[in-house]
Amino acid sequence: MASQISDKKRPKKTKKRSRVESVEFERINSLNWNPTLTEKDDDFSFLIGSNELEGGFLCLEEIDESEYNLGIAKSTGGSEEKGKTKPKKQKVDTKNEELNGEAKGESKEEIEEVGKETKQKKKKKKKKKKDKINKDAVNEAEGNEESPAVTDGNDDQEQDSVDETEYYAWNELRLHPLLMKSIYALKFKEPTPIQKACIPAGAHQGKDVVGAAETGSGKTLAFGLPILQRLLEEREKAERQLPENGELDEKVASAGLLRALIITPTRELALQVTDHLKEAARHSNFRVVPIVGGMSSEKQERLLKTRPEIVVGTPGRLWELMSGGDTHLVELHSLSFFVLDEADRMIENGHFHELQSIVDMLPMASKSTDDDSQKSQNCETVSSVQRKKRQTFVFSATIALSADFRKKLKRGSQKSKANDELNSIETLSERAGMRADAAIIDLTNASILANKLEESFIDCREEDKDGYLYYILSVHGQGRTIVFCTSIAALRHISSLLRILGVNVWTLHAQMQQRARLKAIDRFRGHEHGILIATDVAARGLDIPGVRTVIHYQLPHSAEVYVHRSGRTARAHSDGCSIALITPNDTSKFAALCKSFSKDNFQRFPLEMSYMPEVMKRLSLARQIDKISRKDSQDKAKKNWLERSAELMELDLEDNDSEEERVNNHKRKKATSAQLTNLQEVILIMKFLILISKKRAARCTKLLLRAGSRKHRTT
Ligand SMILES: Nc1ncnc2c1ncn2[C@@H]1O[C@H](COP(=O)(O)OP(=O)(O)OP(=O)(O)O)[C@@H](O)[C@H]1O
Repeated sequence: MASQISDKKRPKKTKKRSRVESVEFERINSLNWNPTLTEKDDDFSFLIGSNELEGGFLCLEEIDESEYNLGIAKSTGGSEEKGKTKPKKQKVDTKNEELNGEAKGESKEEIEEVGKETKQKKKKKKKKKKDKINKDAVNEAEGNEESPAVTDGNDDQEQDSVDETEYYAWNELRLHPLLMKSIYALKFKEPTPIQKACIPAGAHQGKDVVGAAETGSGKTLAFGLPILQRLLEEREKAERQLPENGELDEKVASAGLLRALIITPTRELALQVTDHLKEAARHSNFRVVPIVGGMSSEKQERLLKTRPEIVVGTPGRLWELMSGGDTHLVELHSLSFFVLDEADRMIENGHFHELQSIVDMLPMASKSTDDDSQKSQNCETVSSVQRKKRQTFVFSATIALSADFRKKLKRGSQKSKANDELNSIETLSERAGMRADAAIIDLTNASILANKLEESFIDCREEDKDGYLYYILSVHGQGRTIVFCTSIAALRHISSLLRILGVNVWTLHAQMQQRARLKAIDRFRGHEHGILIATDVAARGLDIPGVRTVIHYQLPHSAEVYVHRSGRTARAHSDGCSIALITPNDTSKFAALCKSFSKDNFQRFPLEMSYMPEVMKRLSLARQIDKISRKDSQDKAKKNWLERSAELMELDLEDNDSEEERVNNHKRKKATSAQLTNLQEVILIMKFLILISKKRAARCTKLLLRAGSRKHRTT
């Protein structure tokens, strides 16, 4: 569908061929991994930085939970006039456009600095698409109550003109003008195919939806927009039905019942979905709150006291608060939308039981009588619209529903199979009250991986892997890059080597504290050329714009994880490249991978081999430094352990070393430290001498992309 739409926008065939070629050339050139630096630029300067983010060592206070805090919504009555269906030019608010996580974690000064730049650019009327951080972002970073989680819709001072006709592809979806206002601000010119398919079913037909589409295809708004659309319609309907004395209007607007519960498998994803929905809801006054583990329960309870309409959470913390009797979360009679995002992941270890308990708390259609709902004091002001049947949305990139279940949903059979005959997603969907006429929208058959993803591999020996990784990061590593490992040990190994080599990397793995994980993501998101070394904790759902390269340092254990990892790049309408490092040990795994996608179009990643000797030399030095540092820290750890154990047992440690031994030890230490300094100096000098010409290396990348675009043209 997307291709049909974009076809309309393509230049007419009558245009000269040279124009088409230059567009293609521009596309290739616009990719971040093409060199924009001149040769006199320092190849590595942007990569040098601190190692402050090594997992788990980050100060707890560094993550500001107020980033996710919310002010209580100001009631505007939501009575903004509906727009006319005919497109016309009008001014809309873009002040808050593209507000994303980039501002988080930055200092106020940094944010204000960027804010100034943005204003200057606006003055010059450059319509470049780039990340903007603005005044609201400052508020959010400071945790002000006026944070843009909800706005009063009066922020019209700074306006850019928006040509509505550019957004004509949204017309048929008949979204509320307040939602369209957010879409203009986000500059989403057209709905993605999954949005196009899900919005009519979810928003206008009130159906349950099972949605599956490739990674990065816009699934969050595919369920988010229907929820917001229906909430807005309900609110307007309720307002029309109420007497016009003003008081009741306010009650309806601030009735504060839980209307939508969205469950995601990971904390990061919950926060990301929250941000995304906040952006879509920014003109509608609905409150969206994340409830996730790893943050203070008390703070989250306080957030729930603001009675948000939409809660996005992970099963563990949600269940903890629900079973603890949190009043907002247990008043589920008012729930109109229940969403399972990344449903397949949900059923993996550790989530299923809590999720099942939550699902079992949902009132079933037969139980949710008026009597039940009247038990709640909060229901007094709620119109009957809020007791309508709940809609269930189940979304995933790789959903696998049995043919039987699909048939059953299609047939509308009320007869349920024994639960143990159903696979778990089906069990959950059924238990959650998925209705028989659910719309099944499965766009995964055509391609599970993004269309614009170029998949490539490098054949290498195990011992050369680090060298190739370093080569890719330093020569081709423009734009953001994520390097995936299957083990934390490998992650630590390569992050340590790369840091010695002056490459600034952030790490993300399951053993890190939640705050450190979020901080790493924020920092990575905030750096145009950031490098994140991650385990599969980051494989799913992580949505960071501008990730141009995904490197599989170690192949994942399943094709599904490969799909999710690679899906971190080529998101929405962007290009991206995935590179798998394949050693002889990986060949059978790799063959299976190729087979499962019936893909023989994995391309060999083009390398400029003449640079490898230099790369390997530096790597060998880095390995020596790493070895010495490790030995040093192991010795220190051993000594500390001995001292601690002696202290515990109240023993005195005897210093048996003779004077001569002590002197020798001291000399050894001094020599080691001098050796380390020397090696580090050599590595620094080599950094400036290394003759890696980005231009030549980039030619290789161009070849890969050209081959890729030829492939797209022929398919
Ligand atoms: N209509 C649109 N046009 C352009 N970009 C969009 C559109 N809808 C969503 N996006 C952007 O696309 C990116 C991916 O969206 P989203 O995270 O919802 O994908 P997803 O399908 O849930 O991915 P995953 O399966 O990996 O979680 C986001 O950055 C989002 O802002």
